[in-house]
Amino acid sequence: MSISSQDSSDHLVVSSIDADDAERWAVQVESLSRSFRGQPALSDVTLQVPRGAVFGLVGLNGAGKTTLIRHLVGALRALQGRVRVLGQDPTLSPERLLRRVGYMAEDEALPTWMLIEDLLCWCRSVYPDWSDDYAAELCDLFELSPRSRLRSLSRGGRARASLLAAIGHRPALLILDEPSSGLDPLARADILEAIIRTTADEGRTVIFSSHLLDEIDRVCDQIALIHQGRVLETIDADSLPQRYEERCYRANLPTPEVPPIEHAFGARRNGAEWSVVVDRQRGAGAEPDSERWTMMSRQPVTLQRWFAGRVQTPRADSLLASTPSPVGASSDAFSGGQGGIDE
Ligand SMILES: Nc1ncnc2c1ncn2[C@@H]1O[C@H](COP(=O)(O)OP(=O)(O)OP(=O)(O)O)[C@@H](O)[C@H]1O
Repeated sequence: MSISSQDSSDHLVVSSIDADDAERWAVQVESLSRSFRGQPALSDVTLQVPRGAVFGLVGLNGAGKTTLIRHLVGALRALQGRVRVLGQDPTLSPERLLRRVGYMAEDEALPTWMLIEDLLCWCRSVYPDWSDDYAAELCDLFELSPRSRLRSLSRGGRARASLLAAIGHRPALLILDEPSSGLDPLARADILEAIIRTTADEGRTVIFSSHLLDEIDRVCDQIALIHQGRVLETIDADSLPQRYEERCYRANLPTPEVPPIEHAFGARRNGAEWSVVVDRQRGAGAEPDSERWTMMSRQPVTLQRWFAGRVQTPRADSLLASTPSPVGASSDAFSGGQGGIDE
């Protein structure tokens, strides 16, 4: 990636970043690190989001997703590393950038004393490309009345208003930080996913952070898994089942050991049976000793299983190995603290 540093006196939108790169990538993050009070929240994060993609960010609570997003919208300055959004450093001339970006924050930041019509008026004044017709359409779709006061709306109603404010100017880049948290399942399926797909179909880019892996699975082209401030992996959603498979083995002899397979992770035990996720590219021929292990099944991995395996601590496998459970007992090695993850 060729992000080069920008002259501090240069406040132009076009930075010294390679013009082709800026055409190709909506977002480029290079070696971004961030700590709060000495505690790392992001460590050496590098990723690129292609223009026109729906890009999912997944990770456990506290993984660093919101901290990354706050760098993208210029709320945090990159102290270590570099960030470019639509070819621009988001902290230089942020008002110009934010006209082209729609952002729905995780925590509702709407001025609740406003009526919906006040909010629309405010958006119109901020976004030169704000479309009253489109906003009226969205109000109908979201069942929002212009005379409703934001304070009087349900949490889901405020989430819809927040989404309305984020998309009414048809931004080149839409960033949604856990937009589903206030929306009921129907609103998620009927409204949110439709908006995400429409945005991408129009060649615009969506970055979407969610704990709802089924939703990520349905809408995202690419997925980055962030864990403890690091990007563990970025993968095309379509290639996940080709790249990884879940294999189940039965232990033929009493053993506390995880099946020894290279390039496998995320071991889970259920009595004498073990399930592991295997990287098919790197561990294609890897099989454990057939005297000791019988393969019971192999199948393409699901997003949920890949995620759970990836965030499982290596310690979990060794803990399992040192505490054999009796036949028939179940022991799930997923000890990553899965708060909020649908599985
Ligand atoms: N302003 C801040 N001051 C201190 N610590 C912070 C601040 N912002 C984030 N952190 C810490 O940074 C880490 C990453 O938090 P972040 O909110 O980015 O995670 P997340 O992946 O968005 O989590 P969640 O899924 O729970 O929203 C956490 O340990 C959090 O406590």
